[in-house]
Amino acid sequence: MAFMQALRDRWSAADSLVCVGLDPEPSKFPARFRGDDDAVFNFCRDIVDATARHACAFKPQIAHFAALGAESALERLVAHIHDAHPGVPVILDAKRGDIGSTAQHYAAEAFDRYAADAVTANPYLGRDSVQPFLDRADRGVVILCRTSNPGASDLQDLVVADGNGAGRPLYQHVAATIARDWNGHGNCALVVGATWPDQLREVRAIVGDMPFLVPGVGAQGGDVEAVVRNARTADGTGLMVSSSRAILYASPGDDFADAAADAARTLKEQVNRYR
Ligand SMILES: O=C(O)c1cc(=O)[nH]c(=O)n1[C@@H]1O[C@H](COP(=O)(O)O)[C@@H](O)[C@H]1O
Repeated sequence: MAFMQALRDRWSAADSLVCVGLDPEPSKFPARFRGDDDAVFNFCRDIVDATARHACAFKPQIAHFAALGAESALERLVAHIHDAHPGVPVILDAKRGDIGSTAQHYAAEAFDRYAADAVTANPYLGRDSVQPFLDRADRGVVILCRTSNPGASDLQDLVVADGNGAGRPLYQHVAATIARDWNGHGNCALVVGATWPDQLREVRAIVGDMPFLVPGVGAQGGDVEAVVRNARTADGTGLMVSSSRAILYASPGDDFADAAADAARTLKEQVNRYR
């Protein structure tokens, strides 16, 4: 099933707008994983199985696997999600962007090697760099718009001409361009950080019902109420509110999976309070 339809179905079936981020850091794993040669897979699988009922999506972050040489764990983890939790889409967080001939390989990596339903992409190189992802109409392309980090304003806020003799910040231009020109297959979503509630409201006004991936709640301190009030769509959906560390490492002990499930459920309930 196409990513956008799967996401809409999952929002409704799980009554959840929470995306569980999978950012494995072995130094934060509970003691029971010490000496386990397959700790990255086993830890992430336990988290997935504990949190799936509260998740509208899972988002593995590729550098957290690749830096450990754990690409095989990532492949098996995505396969496990598809097998054990069908209907929960997987967004590979890779933030790819390169000239078209290379981007084709990034698209094959995300969608064919890892079997992700969607991938994050960086628009800085322009449309042709994202085209190989856009062409996969059944997969989602989640494009950076206004990122959650403190340096987001360094470039994303620079005022650029909007073509009508006026100016607006680059992130608004990115949002408008993607909504108008890049979304022919209806498979685009935007990354807008939870740490920027005003910008969430502005971008929502520009792009209509396009889904947002919203990282930055939990460890980065974003305000859930402000996120939901400013960025939900008219039907009370439109968001993948993503949290990684606050769910994964909710407890350092043997109860880590139950603690992760509690953290995901609590975030789901918080989000649902303001939908
Ligand atoms: O694309 C992303 O997922 C992303 C975009 C962004 O603007 N900010 C951001 O934090 N992320 C990712 O979201 C996750 C946030 O992790 P926590 O802060 O632990 O919830 C990390 O994997 C980041 O790489």
